[in-house]
Order: sequence, then C-alpha cells, then structure tokens
Amino acid sequence: MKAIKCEALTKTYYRKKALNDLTFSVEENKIVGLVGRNGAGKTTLMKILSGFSKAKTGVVEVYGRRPFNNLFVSANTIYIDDQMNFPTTLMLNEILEEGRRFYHNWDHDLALRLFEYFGFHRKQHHNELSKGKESTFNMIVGLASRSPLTIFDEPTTGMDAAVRKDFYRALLKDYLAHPRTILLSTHHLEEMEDVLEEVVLLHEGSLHLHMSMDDLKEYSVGLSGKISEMEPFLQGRDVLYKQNRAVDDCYAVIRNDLTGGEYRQMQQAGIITSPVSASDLCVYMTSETSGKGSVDDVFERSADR
Ligand SMILES: Nc1ncnc2c1ncn2[C@@H]1O[C@H](COP(=O)(O)OP(=O)(O)OP(=O)(O)O)[C@@H](O)[C@H]1O
Repeated sequence: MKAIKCEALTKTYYRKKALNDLTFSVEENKIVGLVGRNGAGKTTLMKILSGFSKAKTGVVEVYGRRPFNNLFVSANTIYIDDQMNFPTTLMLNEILEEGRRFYHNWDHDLALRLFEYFGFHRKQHHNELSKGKESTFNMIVGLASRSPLTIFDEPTTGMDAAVRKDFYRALLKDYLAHPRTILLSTHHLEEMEDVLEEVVLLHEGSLHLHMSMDDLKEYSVGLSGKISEMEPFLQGRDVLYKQNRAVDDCYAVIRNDLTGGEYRQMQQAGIITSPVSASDLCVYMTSETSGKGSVDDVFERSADR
C-alpha cells in the first residue's frame, strides 16, 4: 500500500507557486529524505501531508485518504518541526503523558529512556529549553509516537554534531525494529546517506528526482581536467553541472553511463574521474541558473566600485 500519493499537486500563496504540479508516491515502511534548496517547497508539502494545510489543485492521499481535516490521518501521522508549541503550563513529563494518551502506538518506555539519556528533567518546561534541546525533545516525541507516518521537518535544527549523530542512530535503530513510513526533510543529506532509503529532491515546488539512495550514489560521476580535453567528452552528454575552476581547468558532473572504453580514453586524455556524493549531486542539480554567478561575484563587484 502507498503511504503517500501526490498527483499534480499545486499550492499557491498569493501568486507564488510553492508546489507546482508535484507527482510522486512513497510505499509503506520506507525512510525517505526530502531535500531541496531553501524555499523549494518541503515544509509546504509536509504540512499538506499532515493535514494542516490544503492544496489548491491536484490529489494528495495519505494511506488512501485525503489528509485535510481527516481524523484517521491525524491519528496516524505526526509532524515534528522546530516550531512546535506545547502548552506552557505542562512540564516535559506531562507532555510525554499527553503523547501516550493520544498516539495509539506510543512507546512510553522508549520516551523515558531517551528523555533520561539526553539529560532532561521532568519538571522543565518546553519554552525554557535551548534551541538544540527543544529539537531533541521534539525528536523524542516523534520517535516515541511510532506513528505509521512520521514526518520530521528539519529535525536537527540547533542540535550539536554529537546529538545529531545520536539522533540518526536512534532513528535507524527504532525504524529497523518498528518499520513505519518516515519522511524527513534535511539540509544535512551528507550525514544521512546511511540512514535514508530513498531521496525526493524538490526544486522550485516541482519534483526534480525521486530514487533510492543506492541509485543516487551511482547516478553521476565527476570529471576534472583541461577544458580543451574535456569538451569532446561532454558533447552530447547529460551534463548535470559544470564549473570552470581556473583559466584552462574545469570540473563537470555527468550521468554515470560511461563505457569501459570511454573511461580509458578519458584517462589517456588526463581527465580525472571521481565519485559524486548524493548530497553534492543534489546541490549541483539545483544550483542557481539565473545568471547571477557565484557569491564571489558579489564581492568582486563591490571592490570595483
Ligand atoms: N505562509 C506563507 N505565505 C506566503 N508564502 C509562503 C508561506 N509559506 C511558504 N511560502 C512560500 O512558499 C515557498 C516554499 O516555502 P517552504 O517553506 O515550503 O520551503 P522549504 O523548502 O521548506 O524551505 P526551507 O528549506 O527554507 O525551510 C517559498 O517561496 C515561501 O516563501
């Protein structure tokens, strides 16, 4: 069964299309990374899936039901972000108790063990926590809920590197023991490559790519060498990214469909091939193409004045 199904989904804010003709689906019990540049539409999509907001046109289904104002979807979905507001009168242990009352799969023992491991005190209040601690507490709620669809929107905001590592490990361990569908947006794809099974890349509200993490890692290859030597190899190919690095030196990323013979020809021409990480590939594929150049140009222009 599909946990998520979107068909031609569009959401507009005033005249701006936050989601534009978005079609993709996610099978049950997958752990999926949602990535894209700032403003790509990740939060908008997650809020629609959680039933908090309504699409303008298109179809969206969570476990076969339209999520907006739907009790079944609310009971089977949790949305965790860094702006969660819990009642300020409740202490942290009371918030966990509320979680136990609401979420039918809630694992209170797990919640309490994580609570203790991360050094929380029962009588603290959510609005008194530091940013990183707030995210850590929210993460505990998200994991302990064991919701069939668990949505984490940038869950590691403010967490230090050690806590982020603990989070990825806890997420993976709990997911393996209790499979469910987890959709997680992140700007730290490089840290999550071993956790995620699939990646959905959004760009300007549209689907740019949806594939398994294994395929994504193999999808492209980096080439560096002299421009004059590279040009013949790049002609007619799917060039995903290209940057001139020095007067006669260039780096390009192409689809990884080279034959053994082509690899040998490149070596003979002095072109160096290298793997491209999934995270770098996503950045390259969605890099600005509006002719604004790089941030270096901003400083060069101001020096010219
Ligand atoms: N409430 C709103 N009112 C008006 N425009 C909005 C609103 N929420 C989002 N947008 C716009 O919709 C687009 C997508 O925003 P969204 O927050 O979904 O992106 P995102 O991928 O989550 O970005 P980030 O990585 O920065 O969190 C942006 O252009 C944003 O300005």
